[in-house]
Amino acid sequence: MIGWAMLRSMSADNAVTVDLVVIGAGPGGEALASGAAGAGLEVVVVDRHLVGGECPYYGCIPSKMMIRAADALAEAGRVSTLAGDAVVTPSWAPVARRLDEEATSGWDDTIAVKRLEDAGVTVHHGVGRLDGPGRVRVALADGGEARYVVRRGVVLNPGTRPAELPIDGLSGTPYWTNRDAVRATALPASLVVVGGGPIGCELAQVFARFGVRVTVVEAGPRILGPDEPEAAEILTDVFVGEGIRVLTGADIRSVAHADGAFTVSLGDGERLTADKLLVAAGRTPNLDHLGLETVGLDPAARTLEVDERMRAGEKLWAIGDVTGKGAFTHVSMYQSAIALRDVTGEDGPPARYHAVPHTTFTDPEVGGVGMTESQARDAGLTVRTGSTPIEQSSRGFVHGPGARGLIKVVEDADRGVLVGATAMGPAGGEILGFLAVAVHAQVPTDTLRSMIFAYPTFHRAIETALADLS
Ligand SMILES: Cc1cc2nc3c(=O)[nH]c(=O)nc-3n(C[C@H](O)[C@H](O)[C@H](O)COP(=O)(O)OP(=O)(O)OC[C@H]3O[C@@H](n4cnc5c(N)ncnc54)[C@H](O)[C@@H]3O)c2cc1C
Ligand SMILES: NC(=O)c1ccc[n+]([C@@H]2O[C@H](COP(=O)([O-])OP(=O)(O)OC[C@H]3O[C@@H](n4cnc5c(N)ncnc54)[C@H](O)[C@@H]3O)[C@@H](O)[C@H]2O)c1
Repeated sequence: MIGWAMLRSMSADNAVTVDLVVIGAGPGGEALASGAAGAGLEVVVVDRHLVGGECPYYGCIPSKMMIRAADALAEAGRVSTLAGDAVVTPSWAPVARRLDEEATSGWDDTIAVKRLEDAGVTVHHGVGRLDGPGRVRVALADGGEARYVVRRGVVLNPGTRPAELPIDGLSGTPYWTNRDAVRATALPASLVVVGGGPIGCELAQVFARFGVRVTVVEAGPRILGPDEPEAAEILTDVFVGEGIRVLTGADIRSVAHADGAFTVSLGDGERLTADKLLVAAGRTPNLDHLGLETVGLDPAARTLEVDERMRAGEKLWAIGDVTGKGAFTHVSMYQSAIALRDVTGEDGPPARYHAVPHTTFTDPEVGGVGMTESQARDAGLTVRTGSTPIEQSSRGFVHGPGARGLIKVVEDADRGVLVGATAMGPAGGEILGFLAVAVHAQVPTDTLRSMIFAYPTFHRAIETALADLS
Protein backbone atom coordinates (compact mmCIF):
# COMPACT_ATOMS: atom_id res chain seq x y z
CA MET A 1 0.00 0.00 0.00
CA ILE A 2 1.31 3.45 -0.89
CA GLY A 3 0.95 5.88 2.00
CA TRP A 4 0.36 9.65 2.10
CA ALA A 5 4.06 10.45 2.53
CA MET A 6 4.79 8.46 -0.61
CA LEU A 7 1.96 10.07 -2.60
CA ARG A 8 3.57 13.46 -1.95
CA SER A 9 6.77 12.25 -3.59
CA MET A 10 5.26 10.84 -6.77
CA SER A 11 6.75 11.90 -10.09
CA ALA A 12 4.89 12.48 -13.39
CA ASP A 13 5.13 8.79 -14.38
CA ASN A 14 3.63 7.81 -11.01
CA ALA A 15 7.02 6.73 -9.69
CA VAL A 16 7.32 7.17 -5.95
CA THR A 17 10.54 8.64 -4.61
CA VAL A 18 12.03 6.76 -1.66
CA ASP A 19 15.52 6.50 -0.20
CA LEU A 20 16.22 2.85 -0.87
CA VAL A 21 14.73 -0.15 -2.67
CA VAL A 22 15.95 -3.66 -1.83
CA ILE A 23 15.21 -6.22 -4.55
CA GLY A 24 15.27 -9.70 -3.06
CA ALA A 25 15.01 -10.22 0.67
CA GLY A 26 17.52 -12.92 1.39
CA PRO A 27 19.07 -12.87 4.86
CA GLY A 28 21.31 -9.92 3.99
CA GLY A 29 18.62 -7.89 2.22
CA GLU A 30 16.18 -8.34 5.08
CA ALA A 31 18.77 -7.19 7.65
CA LEU A 32 19.89 -4.27 5.52
CA ALA A 33 16.34 -3.05 4.97
CA SER A 34 15.53 -3.10 8.63
CA GLY A 35 18.86 -1.42 9.49
CA ALA A 36 18.31 1.31 6.91
CA ALA A 37 14.77 1.96 8.17
CA GLY A 38 16.18 2.10 11.70
CA ALA A 39 18.58 4.78 10.48
CA GLY A 40 15.60 6.87 9.36
CA LEU A 41 15.56 6.03 5.65
CA GLU A 42 12.40 5.43 3.63
CA VAL A 43 12.87 1.83 2.50
CA VAL A 44 10.96 -0.49 0.15
CA VAL A 45 11.61 -4.25 0.02
CA VAL A 46 10.47 -6.41 -2.88
CA ASP A 47 10.48 -10.20 -2.77
CA ARG A 48 8.91 -12.45 -5.33
CA HIS A 49 8.55 -15.34 -2.90
CA LEU A 50 9.26 -15.45 0.82
CA VAL A 51 10.86 -12.62 2.80
CA GLY A 52 13.98 -14.11 4.36
CA GLY A 53 15.05 -16.00 1.24
CA GLU A 54 16.35 -19.52 0.75
CA CYS A 55 18.06 -19.93 4.13
CA PRO A 56 15.09 -19.98 6.55
CA TYR A 57 12.58 -21.77 4.30
CA TYR A 58 14.50 -24.15 2.04
CA GLY A 59 18.15 -23.98 3.05
CA CYS A 60 20.19 -23.70 6.22
CA ILE A 61 17.51 -23.89 8.89
CA PRO A 62 15.30 -26.72 7.60
CA SER A 63 18.28 -28.76 6.41
CA LYS A 64 20.01 -28.37 9.77
CA MET A 65 16.82 -29.42 11.56
CA MET A 66 16.76 -32.54 9.39
CA ILE A 67 20.43 -33.14 10.22
CA ARG A 68 19.78 -32.72 13.95
CA ALA A 69 17.19 -35.50 13.72
CA ALA A 70 19.41 -37.76 11.65
CA ASP A 71 22.34 -37.21 14.03
CA ALA A 72 20.12 -38.15 16.97
CA LEU A 73 19.44 -41.47 15.24
CA ALA A 74 23.14 -42.02 14.60
CA GLU A 75 24.06 -41.24 18.22
CA ALA A 76 21.37 -43.61 19.44
CA GLY A 77 22.88 -46.27 17.20
CA ARG A 78 26.22 -45.77 18.96
CA VAL A 79 24.71 -46.69 22.32
CA SER A 80 25.19 -50.36 21.50
CA THR A 81 28.96 -49.79 21.42
CA LEU A 82 29.15 -47.41 24.35
CA ALA A 83 26.37 -47.95 26.81
CA GLY A 84 24.17 -50.99 26.32
CA ASP A 85 21.16 -51.33 24.08
CA ALA A 86 18.91 -48.74 22.48
CA VAL A 87 16.10 -49.64 20.18
CA VAL A 88 15.34 -46.77 17.84
CA THR A 89 12.61 -46.72 15.23
CA PRO A 90 13.15 -43.84 12.82
CA SER A 91 10.10 -41.80 11.94
CA TRP A 92 10.01 -38.84 9.57
CA ALA A 93 6.77 -37.49 11.06
CA PRO A 94 8.39 -35.44 13.87
CA VAL A 95 10.91 -34.02 11.41
CA ALA A 96 8.24 -32.98 8.92
CA ARG A 97 6.22 -31.45 11.75
CA ARG A 98 9.19 -29.43 13.05
CA LEU A 99 10.02 -28.20 9.56
CA ASP A 100 6.46 -27.12 8.96
CA GLU A 101 5.53 -25.67 12.34
CA GLU A 102 8.81 -24.55 13.90
CA ALA A 103 11.19 -23.82 11.03
CA THR A 104 8.97 -22.28 8.39
CA SER A 105 5.49 -21.62 9.88
CA GLY A 106 4.11 -23.60 6.96
CA TRP A 107 6.41 -21.85 4.46
CA ASP A 108 4.71 -18.57 5.33
CA ASP A 109 6.59 -15.29 5.74
CA THR A 110 3.90 -13.32 7.61
CA ILE A 111 6.13 -12.97 10.67
CA ALA A 112 9.13 -11.80 8.63
CA VAL A 113 7.00 -9.29 6.72
CA LYS A 114 5.52 -7.94 9.94
CA ARG A 115 8.98 -7.62 11.46
CA LEU A 116 10.05 -5.44 8.54
CA GLU A 117 6.82 -3.44 8.53
CA ASP A 118 7.17 -2.84 12.27
CA ALA A 119 10.63 -1.47 11.51
CA GLY A 120 9.02 1.00 9.09
CA VAL A 121 9.78 -0.80 5.80
CA THR A 122 7.25 -0.99 2.95
CA VAL A 123 7.15 -4.63 1.79
CA HIS A 124 5.92 -5.79 -1.60
CA HIS A 125 5.47 -9.34 -2.75
CA GLY A 126 6.31 -9.07 -6.41
CA VAL A 127 9.08 -9.18 -8.96
CA GLY A 128 11.46 -6.25 -8.91
CA ARG A 129 13.60 -5.10 -11.82
CA LEU A 130 15.88 -2.20 -12.51
CA ASP A 131 14.47 0.38 -14.91
CA GLY A 132 17.55 2.49 -15.50
CA PRO A 133 19.92 3.99 -12.91
CA GLY A 134 18.13 4.70 -9.65
CA ARG A 135 14.79 3.42 -10.90
CA VAL A 136 12.84 0.23 -10.08
CA ARG A 137 9.67 -1.34 -11.43
CA VAL A 138 7.77 -3.88 -9.40
CA ALA A 139 5.31 -6.34 -10.93
CA LEU A 140 3.14 -6.80 -7.86
CA ALA A 141 1.78 -10.21 -6.89
CA ASP A 142 -1.76 -8.82 -7.16
CA GLY A 143 -1.20 -7.95 -10.83
CA GLY A 144 -0.53 -4.25 -10.31
CA GLU A 145 2.68 -2.34 -10.81
CA ALA A 146 4.70 0.00 -8.63
CA ARG A 147 7.52 2.28 -9.75
CA TYR A 148 10.18 3.82 -7.61
CA VAL A 149 12.86 6.45 -7.99
CA VAL A 150 15.54 6.26 -5.31
CA ARG A 151 17.46 9.00 -3.55
CA ARG A 152 20.22 6.78 -2.12
CA GLY A 153 20.06 3.68 -4.31
CA VAL A 154 18.98 0.12 -4.97
CA VAL A 155 20.33 -2.98 -3.23
CA LEU A 156 20.22 -6.25 -5.17
CA ASN A 157 19.96 -9.42 -3.08
CA PRO A 158 18.23 -11.83 -5.46
CA GLY A 159 20.10 -15.01 -4.52
CA THR A 160 20.05 -18.20 -6.52
CA ARG A 161 17.76 -21.04 -7.54
CA PRO A 162 18.58 -24.74 -8.04
CA ALA A 163 20.46 -25.22 -11.31
CA GLU A 164 18.54 -27.07 -14.00
CA LEU A 165 20.79 -29.68 -15.59
CA PRO A 166 20.69 -30.18 -19.36
CA ILE A 167 20.45 -33.95 -18.96
CA ASP A 168 18.47 -35.82 -21.56
CA GLY A 169 15.01 -36.70 -20.22
CA LEU A 170 15.38 -34.87 -16.88
CA SER A 171 13.23 -31.85 -17.57
CA GLY A 172 9.56 -32.56 -16.95
CA THR A 173 10.19 -35.42 -14.52
CA PRO A 174 9.05 -34.90 -10.93
CA TYR A 175 12.60 -34.69 -9.60
CA TRP A 176 13.31 -33.04 -6.25
CA THR A 177 15.45 -30.03 -5.54
CA ASN A 178 16.29 -28.87 -2.02
CA ARG A 179 12.93 -27.09 -2.02
CA ASP A 180 11.03 -30.37 -2.38
CA ALA A 181 13.34 -32.33 -0.10
CA VAL A 182 12.65 -30.06 2.87
CA ARG A 183 8.89 -30.30 2.26
CA ALA A 184 8.81 -34.11 2.13
CA THR A 185 6.20 -35.55 4.45
CA ALA A 186 7.02 -39.17 3.64
CA LEU A 187 10.29 -40.75 2.66
CA PRO A 188 11.03 -42.78 -0.46
CA ALA A 189 12.56 -46.23 -0.17
CA SER A 190 15.40 -45.23 -2.47
CA LEU A 191 16.96 -41.97 -3.64
CA VAL A 192 19.57 -40.96 -6.20
CA VAL A 193 21.28 -37.69 -5.29
CA VAL A 194 22.85 -35.87 -8.23
CA GLY A 195 25.72 -33.75 -6.93
CA GLY A 196 28.09 -34.36 -4.05
CA GLY A 197 28.40 -30.73 -2.93
CA PRO A 198 27.25 -29.49 0.49
CA ILE A 199 23.54 -29.86 -0.31
CA GLY A 200 23.91 -33.33 -1.80
CA CYS A 201 26.13 -34.61 1.02
CA GLU A 202 24.08 -33.18 3.89
CA LEU A 203 20.76 -34.43 2.54
CA ALA A 204 22.14 -37.81 1.37
CA GLN A 205 23.27 -38.61 4.91
CA VAL A 206 20.01 -37.41 6.45
CA PHE A 207 17.88 -39.62 4.25
CA ALA A 208 20.22 -42.60 4.57
CA ARG A 209 20.04 -42.37 8.36
CA PHE A 210 16.25 -42.57 8.09
CA GLY A 211 16.58 -45.83 6.18
CA VAL A 212 16.44 -44.57 2.59
CA ARG A 213 18.73 -46.45 0.15
CA VAL A 214 20.87 -43.57 -1.16
CA THR A 215 23.26 -43.29 -4.10
CA VAL A 216 25.27 -40.10 -4.57
CA VAL A 217 26.27 -39.44 -8.18
CA GLU A 218 29.04 -36.86 -8.49
CA ALA A 219 30.53 -35.73 -11.80
CA GLY A 220 33.79 -34.53 -10.27
CA PRO A 221 36.62 -36.72 -9.02
CA ARG A 222 35.42 -36.48 -5.39
CA ILE A 223 32.56 -35.28 -3.23
CA LEU A 224 32.97 -31.86 -1.55
CA GLY A 225 35.29 -30.88 -4.39
CA PRO A 226 36.33 -27.44 -3.08
CA ASP A 227 37.37 -28.85 0.34
CA GLU A 228 40.67 -30.61 1.11
CA PRO A 229 40.85 -34.00 -0.65
CA GLU A 230 41.67 -35.70 2.67
CA ALA A 231 38.34 -34.51 4.09
CA ALA A 232 36.47 -35.77 1.04
CA GLU A 233 38.18 -39.14 1.39
CA ILE A 234 37.17 -39.51 5.04
CA LEU A 235 33.58 -38.45 4.32
CA THR A 236 33.34 -40.90 1.44
CA ASP A 237 34.57 -43.64 3.75
CA VAL A 238 32.00 -42.67 6.41
CA PHE A 239 29.21 -42.58 3.81
CA VAL A 240 30.14 -46.00 2.47
CA GLY A 241 30.23 -47.31 6.06
CA GLU A 242 26.68 -46.03 6.53
CA GLY A 243 25.50 -47.80 3.38
CA ILE A 244 25.51 -44.79 1.02
CA ARG A 245 26.81 -45.60 -2.43
CA VAL A 246 29.14 -42.88 -3.73
CA LEU A 247 29.85 -42.72 -7.45
CA THR A 248 32.44 -40.14 -8.51
CA GLY A 249 33.59 -39.17 -12.00
CA ALA A 250 30.08 -40.12 -13.06
CA ASP A 251 28.60 -39.07 -16.36
CA ILE A 252 24.80 -39.01 -16.34
CA ARG A 253 23.63 -39.60 -19.91
CA SER A 254 19.88 -39.61 -19.37
CA VAL A 255 17.09 -39.70 -16.84
CA ALA A 256 13.70 -41.32 -17.27
CA HIS A 257 10.64 -41.48 -15.03
CA ALA A 258 8.01 -44.15 -15.48
CA ASP A 259 5.64 -46.06 -13.20
CA GLY A 260 6.69 -43.99 -10.19
CA ALA A 261 10.40 -44.76 -10.53
CA PHE A 262 13.43 -42.93 -11.87
CA THR A 263 16.08 -44.53 -14.04
CA VAL A 264 19.41 -42.75 -14.25
CA SER A 265 21.65 -44.02 -17.07
CA LEU A 266 25.37 -43.50 -16.64
CA GLY A 267 28.10 -43.26 -19.24
CA ASP A 268 29.62 -46.58 -18.15
CA GLY A 269 26.37 -48.35 -19.00
CA GLU A 270 25.07 -48.70 -15.42
CA ARG A 271 21.41 -47.85 -14.86
CA LEU A 272 20.40 -46.71 -11.39
CA THR A 273 16.78 -46.96 -10.35
CA ALA A 274 15.19 -45.14 -7.44
CA ASP A 275 11.85 -43.88 -6.17
CA LYS A 276 13.09 -40.29 -6.05
CA LEU A 277 15.80 -38.21 -7.65
CA LEU A 278 17.28 -35.21 -5.86
CA VAL A 279 19.19 -32.78 -8.06
CA ALA A 280 21.67 -30.80 -5.95
CA ALA A 281 24.16 -29.87 -8.62
CA GLY A 282 24.80 -26.20 -8.04
CA ARG A 283 22.80 -23.01 -8.31
CA THR A 284 21.77 -20.50 -10.95
CA PRO A 285 22.02 -16.84 -9.91
CA ASN A 286 18.75 -14.90 -10.19
CA LEU A 287 20.35 -12.25 -12.37
CA ASP A 288 18.20 -12.81 -15.42
CA HIS A 289 15.04 -10.67 -15.67
CA LEU A 290 16.49 -8.19 -13.17
CA GLY A 291 16.86 -5.36 -15.71
CA LEU A 292 20.65 -5.33 -15.35
CA GLU A 293 21.00 -4.26 -18.98
CA THR A 294 19.18 -1.00 -18.13
CA VAL A 295 22.13 0.02 -15.93
CA GLY A 296 24.85 -1.21 -18.29
CA LEU A 297 25.43 -4.60 -16.60
CA ASP A 298 25.40 -8.03 -18.19
CA PRO A 299 22.23 -10.02 -17.34
CA ALA A 300 23.94 -13.24 -18.48
CA ALA A 301 26.82 -12.88 -15.97
CA ARG A 302 27.27 -15.60 -13.29
CA THR A 303 28.11 -13.00 -10.65
CA LEU A 304 27.81 -9.27 -10.09
CA GLU A 305 31.13 -7.56 -9.63
CA VAL A 306 31.18 -5.46 -6.46
CA ASP A 307 33.81 -3.30 -4.85
CA GLU A 308 34.90 -3.47 -1.21
CA ARG A 309 31.78 -1.46 -0.21
CA MET A 310 29.47 -3.76 -2.17
CA ARG A 311 28.87 -1.13 -4.85
CA ALA A 312 27.93 -2.62 -8.21
CA GLY A 313 27.33 0.66 -10.03
CA GLU A 314 25.91 4.14 -9.64
CA LYS A 315 23.37 4.14 -6.78
CA LEU A 316 23.58 0.34 -6.87
CA TRP A 317 24.77 -2.21 -4.33
CA ALA A 318 24.71 -6.03 -4.52
CA ILE A 319 25.03 -8.54 -1.70
CA GLY A 320 24.70 -12.28 -1.15
CA ASP A 321 25.29 -15.31 -3.33
CA VAL A 322 25.23 -13.29 -6.58
CA THR A 323 28.48 -11.54 -5.64
CA GLY A 324 30.36 -14.84 -5.94
CA LYS A 325 32.25 -14.39 -2.67
CA GLY A 326 30.86 -17.54 -1.05
CA ALA A 327 27.27 -18.73 -1.20
CA PHE A 328 26.67 -18.68 2.54
CA THR A 329 24.26 -16.88 4.82
CA HIS A 330 27.13 -15.49 6.88
CA VAL A 331 28.63 -13.90 3.73
CA SER A 332 25.26 -12.37 2.85
CA MET A 333 24.99 -10.95 6.38
CA TYR A 334 28.61 -9.73 6.39
CA GLN A 335 28.11 -7.92 3.11
CA SER A 336 24.76 -6.57 4.28
CA ALA A 337 26.40 -4.75 7.20
CA ILE A 338 29.06 -3.27 4.91
CA ALA A 339 26.53 -2.13 2.32
CA LEU A 340 24.31 -0.64 5.04
CA ARG A 341 27.23 1.43 6.33
CA ASP A 342 27.90 2.66 2.81
CA VAL A 343 24.24 3.50 2.21
CA THR A 344 24.01 5.47 5.46
CA GLY A 345 27.44 7.08 5.04
CA GLU A 346 29.02 5.40 8.06
CA ASP A 347 32.70 4.48 8.26
CA GLY A 348 33.84 0.92 8.81
CA PRO A 349 36.15 -1.78 7.52
CA PRO A 350 35.84 -2.71 3.84
CA ALA A 351 34.95 -6.24 2.71
CA ARG A 352 37.77 -8.77 2.88
CA TYR A 353 37.47 -12.43 2.00
CA HIS A 354 40.76 -14.01 3.08
CA ALA A 355 39.11 -15.84 5.98
CA VAL A 356 35.67 -16.92 4.75
CA PRO A 357 34.62 -19.91 6.87
CA HIS A 358 32.20 -22.65 5.92
CA THR A 359 30.88 -25.80 7.51
CA THR A 360 29.20 -28.71 5.80
CA PHE A 361 27.02 -30.22 8.49
CA THR A 362 27.52 -33.86 7.70
CA ASP A 363 28.53 -36.15 10.56
CA PRO A 364 31.47 -35.63 10.87
CA GLU A 365 31.18 -31.92 10.11
CA VAL A 366 33.60 -30.50 7.57
CA GLY A 367 34.72 -26.99 8.47
CA GLY A 368 37.08 -24.98 6.33
CA VAL A 369 38.44 -21.43 6.34
CA GLY A 370 40.61 -19.50 3.91
CA MET A 371 42.62 -21.40 1.32
CA THR A 372 43.06 -25.09 0.80
CA GLU A 373 46.58 -26.39 0.27
CA SER A 374 46.14 -26.44 -3.51
CA GLN A 375 44.68 -22.91 -3.57
CA ALA A 376 47.65 -21.66 -1.54
CA ARG A 377 50.09 -23.34 -3.93
CA ASP A 378 48.22 -21.96 -6.95
CA ALA A 379 48.52 -18.51 -5.37
CA GLY A 380 52.30 -18.94 -5.48
CA LEU A 381 52.80 -19.07 -1.71
CA THR A 382 55.57 -21.03 -0.02
CA VAL A 383 53.30 -23.59 1.57
CA ARG A 384 53.80 -25.79 4.60
CA THR A 385 51.02 -28.01 5.87
CA GLY A 386 50.43 -29.91 9.06
CA SER A 387 47.67 -32.38 9.82
CA THR A 388 46.48 -34.94 12.30
CA PRO A 389 43.57 -37.39 12.43
CA ILE A 390 40.94 -36.44 15.02
CA GLU A 391 40.54 -40.04 16.15
CA GLN A 392 44.19 -40.07 17.25
CA SER A 393 43.64 -37.14 19.62
CA SER A 394 42.85 -37.96 23.25
CA ARG A 395 39.34 -36.63 22.82
CA GLY A 396 38.84 -38.62 19.64
CA PHE A 397 40.02 -41.77 21.43
CA VAL A 398 37.59 -41.12 24.30
CA HIS A 399 34.76 -40.31 21.90
CA GLY A 400 35.07 -43.63 20.07
CA PRO A 401 32.42 -44.29 17.43
CA GLY A 402 31.78 -41.24 15.26
CA ALA A 403 35.17 -39.67 15.90
CA ARG A 404 36.41 -39.51 12.34
CA GLY A 405 38.03 -36.38 10.98
CA LEU A 406 41.17 -34.34 10.80
CA ILE A 407 42.74 -31.01 11.50
CA LYS A 408 44.78 -29.63 8.63
CA VAL A 409 46.56 -26.30 8.67
CA VAL A 410 48.01 -24.49 5.66
CA GLU A 411 50.78 -22.01 6.38
CA ASP A 412 52.33 -19.29 4.28
CA ALA A 413 55.84 -20.21 5.41
CA ASP A 414 57.34 -16.89 4.28
CA ARG A 415 55.03 -14.89 6.55
CA GLY A 416 54.67 -17.55 9.26
CA VAL A 417 50.85 -17.32 9.34
CA LEU A 418 48.03 -19.70 8.56
CA VAL A 419 46.22 -18.91 5.32
CA GLY A 420 43.79 -21.80 5.54
CA ALA A 421 42.64 -24.67 7.70
CA THR A 422 40.24 -27.58 7.88
CA ALA A 423 38.53 -28.84 11.03
CA MET A 424 36.66 -32.04 10.38
CA GLY A 425 35.11 -34.12 13.12
CA PRO A 426 32.29 -34.15 15.64
CA ALA A 427 31.65 -30.42 16.15
CA GLY A 428 34.17 -29.66 13.37
CA GLY A 429 32.29 -26.43 12.63
CA GLU A 430 32.74 -25.28 16.22
CA ILE A 431 36.45 -26.14 16.33
CA LEU A 432 36.76 -24.13 13.13
CA GLY A 433 36.12 -20.96 15.14
CA PHE A 434 39.64 -21.12 16.58
CA LEU A 435 41.20 -21.53 13.15
CA ALA A 436 39.01 -18.82 11.63
CA VAL A 437 40.39 -16.33 14.19
CA ALA A 438 43.95 -17.43 13.38
CA VAL A 439 43.47 -16.99 9.63
CA HIS A 440 41.40 -13.80 9.93
CA ALA A 441 43.76 -12.02 12.33
CA GLN A 442 46.89 -13.55 10.78
CA VAL A 443 48.10 -14.68 14.18
CA PRO A 444 51.75 -15.77 13.84
CA THR A 445 52.07 -19.55 13.82
CA ASP A 446 54.72 -19.24 16.56
CA THR A 447 52.16 -17.48 18.78
CA LEU A 448 49.61 -20.23 18.14
CA ARG A 449 52.21 -22.85 19.01
CA SER A 450 53.00 -21.14 22.31
CA MET A 451 49.37 -21.37 23.50
CA ILE A 452 47.97 -23.80 26.06
CA PHE A 453 45.25 -26.06 24.59
CA ALA A 454 42.77 -27.54 27.10
CA TYR A 455 43.01 -31.30 27.59
CA PRO A 456 41.27 -33.42 26.33
CA THR A 457 39.35 -31.26 23.84
CA PHE A 458 38.93 -31.83 20.12
CA HIS A 459 40.53 -28.44 19.49
CA ARG A 460 43.70 -29.65 21.18
CA ALA A 461 44.34 -31.59 17.97
CA ILE A 462 45.15 -28.19 16.43
CA GLU A 463 48.33 -28.16 18.55
CA THR A 464 49.34 -31.49 17.01
CA ALA A 465 48.65 -30.23 13.49
CA LEU A 466 50.71 -27.09 14.19
CA ALA A 467 53.58 -29.24 15.48
CA ASP A 468 53.36 -31.23 12.25
CA LEU A 469 54.23 -28.04 10.32
CA SER A 470 57.83 -28.11 11.40
C1 LIG B 1 19.74 -26.78 1.15
C2 LIG B 1 20.61 -25.58 1.46
C3 LIG B 1 21.31 -25.56 2.65
C4 LIG B 1 22.10 -24.47 2.96
N1 LIG B 1 22.77 -24.48 4.14
C5 LIG B 1 23.54 -23.42 4.49
C6 LIG B 1 24.21 -23.38 5.73
O1 LIG B 1 24.13 -24.32 6.55
N2 LIG B 1 24.95 -22.29 6.03
C7 LIG B 1 25.07 -21.25 5.16
O2 LIG B 1 25.75 -20.28 5.49
N3 LIG B 1 24.44 -21.25 3.97
C8 LIG B 1 23.68 -22.32 3.60
N4 LIG B 1 23.02 -22.31 2.41
C9 LIG B 1 23.19 -21.15 1.51
C10 LIG B 1 22.27 -20.00 1.95
O3 LIG B 1 20.92 -20.41 1.93
C11 LIG B 1 22.43 -18.77 1.06
O4 LIG B 1 23.79 -18.45 0.94
C12 LIG B 1 21.68 -17.63 1.75
O5 LIG B 1 20.31 -17.84 1.64
C13 LIG B 1 22.06 -16.25 1.23
O6 LIG B 1 21.54 -16.03 -0.01
P1 LIG B 1 21.23 -14.58 -0.59
O7 LIG B 1 21.35 -13.55 0.47
O8 LIG B 1 22.06 -14.40 -1.78
O9 LIG B 1 19.71 -14.67 -1.03
P2 LIG B 1 18.58 -15.80 -0.99
O10 LIG B 1 18.48 -16.39 0.36
O11 LIG B 1 18.77 -16.71 -2.15
O12 LIG B 1 17.27 -14.92 -1.19
C14 LIG B 1 17.05 -14.19 -2.37
C15 LIG B 1 15.63 -13.66 -2.36
O13 LIG B 1 15.46 -12.83 -3.50
C16 LIG B 1 14.17 -13.06 -4.06
N5 LIG B 1 14.23 -12.61 -5.45
C17 LIG B 1 15.02 -13.05 -6.44
N6 LIG B 1 14.85 -12.34 -7.56
C18 LIG B 1 13.91 -11.39 -7.28
C19 LIG B 1 13.31 -10.36 -8.01
N7 LIG B 1 13.64 -10.09 -9.27
N8 LIG B 1 12.36 -9.61 -7.40
C20 LIG B 1 12.01 -9.85 -6.13
N9 LIG B 1 12.56 -10.82 -5.38
C21 LIG B 1 13.51 -11.58 -5.94
C22 LIG B 1 13.93 -14.54 -3.84
O14 LIG B 1 12.55 -14.83 -3.81
C23 LIG B 1 14.57 -14.75 -2.46
O15 LIG B 1 13.66 -14.60 -1.40
C24 LIG B 1 22.21 -23.38 2.07
C25 LIG B 1 21.49 -23.38 0.87
C26 LIG B 1 20.70 -24.46 0.57
C27 LIG B 1 19.93 -24.46 -0.72
N1 LIG C 1 26.47 -26.08 5.18
C1 LIG C 1 26.53 -25.10 4.29
O1 LIG C 1 27.13 -24.04 4.49
C2 LIG C 1 25.82 -25.27 3.00
C3 LIG C 1 24.96 -26.33 2.79
C4 LIG C 1 24.33 -26.45 1.56
C5 LIG C 1 24.57 -25.50 0.59
N2 LIG C 1 25.40 -24.48 0.83
C6 LIG C 1 25.71 -23.48 -0.22
O2 LIG C 1 24.88 -23.68 -1.34
C7 LIG C 1 25.70 -23.83 -2.50
C8 LIG C 1 25.05 -24.76 -3.46
O3 LIG C 1 25.18 -26.10 -3.02
P1 LIG C 1 25.23 -27.32 -4.03
O4 LIG C 1 25.65 -28.50 -3.25
O5 LIG C 1 24.00 -27.38 -4.85
O6 LIG C 1 26.27 -26.83 -5.09
P2 LIG C 1 27.83 -27.01 -5.34
O7 LIG C 1 28.07 -26.26 -6.60
O8 LIG C 1 28.62 -26.65 -4.16
O9 LIG C 1 27.99 -28.58 -5.61
C9 LIG C 1 27.35 -29.19 -6.69
C10 LIG C 1 28.02 -30.50 -7.03
O10 LIG C 1 27.29 -31.09 -8.08
C11 LIG C 1 28.21 -31.63 -9.03
N3 LIG C 1 27.57 -31.70 -10.33
C12 LIG C 1 27.28 -30.70 -11.18
N4 LIG C 1 26.70 -31.18 -12.31
C13 LIG C 1 26.60 -32.52 -12.15
C14 LIG C 1 26.09 -33.57 -12.95
N5 LIG C 1 25.56 -33.33 -14.15
N6 LIG C 1 26.17 -34.83 -12.48
C15 LIG C 1 26.70 -35.09 -11.29
N7 LIG C 1 27.21 -34.13 -10.48
C16 LIG C 1 27.15 -32.86 -10.90
C17 LIG C 1 29.40 -30.67 -8.97
O11 LIG C 1 30.57 -31.29 -9.45
C18 LIG C 1 29.47 -30.35 -7.49
O12 LIG C 1 30.27 -31.23 -6.77
C19 LIG C 1 27.02 -24.33 -1.97
O13 LIG C 1 28.08 -24.02 -2.81
C20 LIG C 1 27.14 -23.67 -0.64
O14 LIG C 1 27.79 -22.43 -0.78
C21 LIG C 1 26.04 -24.35 2.00
